[in-house]
Amino acid sequence: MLQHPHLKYRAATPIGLQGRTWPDQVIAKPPRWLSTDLRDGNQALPAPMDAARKLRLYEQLLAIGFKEIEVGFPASSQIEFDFVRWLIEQGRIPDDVTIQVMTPAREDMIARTVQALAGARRAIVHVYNAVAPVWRRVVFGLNVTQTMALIERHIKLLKQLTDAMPETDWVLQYSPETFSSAELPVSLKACETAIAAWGPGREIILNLPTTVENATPNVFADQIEWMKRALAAHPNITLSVHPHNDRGTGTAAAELALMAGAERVEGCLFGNGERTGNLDLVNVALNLYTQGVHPGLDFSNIDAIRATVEHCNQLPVHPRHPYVGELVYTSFSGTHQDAIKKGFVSRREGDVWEVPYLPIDPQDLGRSYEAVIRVNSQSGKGGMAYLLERDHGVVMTRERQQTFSRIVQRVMDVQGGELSSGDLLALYEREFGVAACAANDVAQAQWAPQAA
Ligand SMILES: CC(=O)SCCNC(=O)CCNC(=O)[C@H](O)C(C)(C)COP(=O)(O)OP(=O)(O)OC[C@H]1O[C@@H](n2cnc3c(N)ncnc32)[C@H](O)[C@@H]1OP(=O)(O)O
Ligand SMILES: CC(C)C(=O)C(=O)O
Repeated sequence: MLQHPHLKYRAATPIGLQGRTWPDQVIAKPPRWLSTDLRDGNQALPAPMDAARKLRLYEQLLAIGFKEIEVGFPASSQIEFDFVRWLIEQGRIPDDVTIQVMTPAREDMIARTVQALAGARRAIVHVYNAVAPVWRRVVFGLNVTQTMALIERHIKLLKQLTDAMPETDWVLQYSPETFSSAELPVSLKACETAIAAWGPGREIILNLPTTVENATPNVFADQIEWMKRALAAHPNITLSVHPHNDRGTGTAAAELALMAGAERVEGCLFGNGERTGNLDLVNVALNLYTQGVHPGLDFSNIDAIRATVEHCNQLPVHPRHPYVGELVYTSFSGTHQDAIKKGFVSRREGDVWEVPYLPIDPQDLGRSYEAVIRVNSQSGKGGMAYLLERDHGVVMTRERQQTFSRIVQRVMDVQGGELSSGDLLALYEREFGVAACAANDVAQAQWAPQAA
């Protein structure tokens, strides 16, 4: 690493928004959700989904309750084109669900995209082009005026093509790509150009991405509030955000953006997507839920959803991933276990959820309490007592708990790893029931764990 990174990397410029209101806002209702698992998620996979995997994930998204789903990039490949055709021709789009597809601002691709959507009841066509300085200079070789001309020409073409197909209710989504690293007046001009070319008064979603996250989330919130104010005079606009997670702050960026006035968020289940991923929609939805706001999405069986996503993406979900990871409701450490045990004991039917160290009731997501406490060398008496009582009906005095805890500690110090609840019972019986041996001898004993 460099001793002087400022010679190579530039800090993001703060917005300095005057009178910002977002810090005092509370998110009291869910946004409109757009799943881009089948597009942005898919384009980032080592092995993009075949039709069968796409269909399985699409059905899972419907079952969760998504009403807007970006189903692909039909001009990119035959699989993508055919998938969209198949959904439409086979009547697989419920009446309350709208599909969205993406196209770059290229004439041939816009035409092919519209062709893919023929016969849809309602469709969102998502047009994007980059507007940030580096992309203008390095990727497109266009100045700002030429960039605006590119937007105008392609959206007018889209309007012309879709006007000829009035049986579909067409919505334009325009994304000034790399919004987060573009000058705000340029992004605004790009959005206003898109609005004018599409036709004022027609439904349009302006989707503002942190294509590559490059600043702390408060900067993004300022950018969103700035745009919200600047676009206030335009009717029929939905302000949407599309965070990525390069700095690990995609969720924070989305939440602050909602506080700043965004009405819709795009992302993927469990944060799949380009590089470090798209915004994790499950994370934002369940964060809302733990604040007492129903997200309008159903994750009652989160493990089954994870299995589907892992199958379709052919990528694992990390054991520590928020809300869904295998270990996120498990505590090994003694003082945490003690507090959780006391939390469960003190709970009464109908109480507000207040179990220490558990921000959500695992049962609400279809998880059991089975794995909440697991024992290793970091555990204490409270956790062991909890497992023996819950699984085997063994109730210990406080003194017995202290003695047994020391025994377990010694075994774990010698053996390492973890003791299952069955192992714990066998050890307990050996010590106190079957053939008790002195606590001090245990470290030397050849303790053989039973199979879990
Ligand atoms: C931020 C995002 O996620 S945007 C979505 C990106 N998704 C994908 O790229 C997945 C699907 N993509 C594809 O299948 C292909 O890239 C295609 C079919 C779109 C294009 O393929 P190709 O014609 O071979 O071009 P290629 O992939 O090399 O892309 C680069 C070209 O696209 C241009 N381009 C990039 N973005 C855009 C855009 N939004 N609008 C118009 N042109 C664009 C580049 O300037 C470059 O043009 P040049 O060749 O004249 O220099
Ligand atoms: C919204 C589109 C252009 C996108 O995928 C991105 O910017 O990350």
